Amino acid sequence: MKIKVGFGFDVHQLKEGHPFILGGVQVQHHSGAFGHSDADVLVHAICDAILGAANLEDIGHHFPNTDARWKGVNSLILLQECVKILQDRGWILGNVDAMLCLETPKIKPYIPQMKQRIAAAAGITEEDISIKATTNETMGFIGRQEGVVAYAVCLIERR
Ligand SMILES: Nc1ccn([C@@H]2O[C@H](COP(=O)(O)O)[C@@H](O)[C@H]2O)c(=O)n1
Ligand SMILES: C[C@@]1(CO)OP(=O)(O)OP(=O)(O)OC[C@H]1O
Repeated sequence: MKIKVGFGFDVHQLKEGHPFILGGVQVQHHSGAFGHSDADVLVHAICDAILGAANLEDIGHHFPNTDARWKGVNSLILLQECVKILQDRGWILGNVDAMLCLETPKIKPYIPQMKQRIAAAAGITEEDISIKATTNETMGFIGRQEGVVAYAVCLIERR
C-alpha cells in the first residue's frame, strides 16, 4: 500500500452583504466571502490538499477563475470533481483534517452539517473528515474581519 499526504491553503476576502458559504453550509453573518465561485474557502483548501497529495497541480489549474462555467459554482461540485480526478489515477481519499481561521461568527454549531456535506461530496465517511476553527486573537486581516483563511491536510492511498 502506498500512501501520500497533501496540504492546502486558501484565503478569501470578506464583503458586507455577501452570502457566507463554508463547508457547503450557509453561515448566518453580516458579511461573507467573495470570489469567482461561491468562495467556500474551506472546500477550496480541501480540494488543494487532495490535488497536492497526488501531485496534480491546484484548484485554479483545473477550474480557472477566468472560466464562466465556475462563476458562482457550488464548491462541493469542484470537490466531487477533484475526488474523481484522484480516483481516475487509482488513488483513494483516506481522511481530511482542516482548520478554519476567522474571527467571527462561531463556526462550531455548523461543523456537523459541514462534515455531512463534505463527506457526501468527497465519498468518505464523516468520521474521516475533521473540521476545526480558531480566531486570530483579533490580530491582522483575520482579526479585522477583512478575510477568512482555511488550511487542510489529507491522506490518499493506493494498492
Ligand atoms: N470562528 C470561530 C473561532 C473559534 N471557534 C471555537 O472557539 C474556540 C476558541 O477559539 P480561540 O481562537 O479563542 O482559541 C475554538 O477552539 C473553536 O472551538 C469557533 O467555533 N468559531
Ligand atoms: C474556485 C475558483 C474557480 O471559480 O475561483 P475562486 O472562487 O476565486 O477561488 P480561489 O480559491 O481563488 O480558487 C480559484 C478557482 O479555482
